Amino acid sequence: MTIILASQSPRRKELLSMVVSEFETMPADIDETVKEGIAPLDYVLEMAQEKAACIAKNHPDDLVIGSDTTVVVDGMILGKPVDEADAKAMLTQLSGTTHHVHTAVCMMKGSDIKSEIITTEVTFFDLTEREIEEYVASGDPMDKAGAYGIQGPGTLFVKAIQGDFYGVVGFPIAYVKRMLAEF
Ligand SMILES: Cc1cn([C@H]2C[C@H](O)[C@@H](COP(=O)(O)OP(=O)(O)OP(=O)(O)O)O2)c(=O)[nH]c1=O
Repeated sequence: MTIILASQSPRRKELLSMVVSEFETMPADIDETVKEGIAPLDYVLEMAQEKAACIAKNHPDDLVIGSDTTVVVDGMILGKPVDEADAKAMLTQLSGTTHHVHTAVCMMKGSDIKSEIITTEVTFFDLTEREIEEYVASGDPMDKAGAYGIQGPGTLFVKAIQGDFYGVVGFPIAYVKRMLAEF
């Protein structure tokens, strides 16, 4: 049996290598469009399951791991920004708020499926327009849900965090290790 990480994210790959010495990575190309009216937890779980299922269908004897990270503020789902204006709008919306970062992890081996959602609460300082503009100009927000990365300069926006740091980064590795042990 091979462990396959259904992801193109270098961060998820690096984090998984903390607990698994040998695994393969395969990008899962799925449609991440947010369906009208879908609840954030249903959305993040569905995305993680679809990523795992997309690879698992051709690898029924392997253990496939899919995951998805979504930022939720005032009930609104923030995915990855589509452009700089979108990134600015997201950071303006997150400024001075407490929001939630949900990361769903789905493990699939044949018909065996195990999923978990890890939620972390993050509070931002009030951000100035200049701070937002400089950060967006750095390019760091573009491949990240909610337009920030807590593991990089985006950490300077964070006043408080309650929950799992790596859940915010996109792969809650301590939980993943325990899920793997159960499989
Ligand atoms: C909030 C936050 C998100 N992120 C990242 C984690 C995820 O990679 C990304 C959200 O997009 P995802 O769709 O969860 O993942 P992805 O497209 O990067 O990778 P995959 O191939 O596995 O689908 O945002 C951070 O790196 N730091 C943060 O602080």
